[in-house]
Amino acid sequence: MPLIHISLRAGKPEAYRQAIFDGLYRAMRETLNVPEDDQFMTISEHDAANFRYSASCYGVSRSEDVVYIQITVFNTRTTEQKKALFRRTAELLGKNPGIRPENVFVNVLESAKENWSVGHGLAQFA
Ligand SMILES: O=C(O)/C=C/C=C(\O)C(=O)O
Repeated sequence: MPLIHISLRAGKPEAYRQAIFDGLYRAMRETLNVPEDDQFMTISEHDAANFRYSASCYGVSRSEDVVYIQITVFNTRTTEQKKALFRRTAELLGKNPGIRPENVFVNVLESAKENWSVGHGLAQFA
C-alpha cells in the first residue's frame, strides 16, 4: 500500500505533475510488485521561501527542479528491489515529464503491515 508524498517548487503544469504520478506508479508496479491500481499519492507545491535544496551535496548537481519523493511501503522489500525502484523512477521521470536524474531525490520509509488501515477503521494487513 505505498503512500507517496511528493514535494516540488510551485508552478509546473498539471500534465507535468500527472506524469510524475504515472511514472511512480509504473516504477512501483515494475519493481515492488504493488497491486494493480494501488495509487495513493499527493503532491505539495512550494514557493521559493518554503523550499530548500543543496545544489551540490553528495556530489549531485541539483537545480530548483529537484523533486522530493517519499514512499512509505510495507517492510518486505529487498535492497535490490529498492535499488531497482530508484533506477526505474529516475528513468521514467526522465522520459516524462523530463526531470534530470540529478533532480530525482527519493526516500523509502518502511512500515510494518499492522501499521496500515486503508478504510473502514480496520487493520487489513495485520
Ligand atoms: O498486496 C496488497 O494487497 C498490498 C500491497 C502493498 C504494498 O505492496 C506495500 O505497501 O508495500
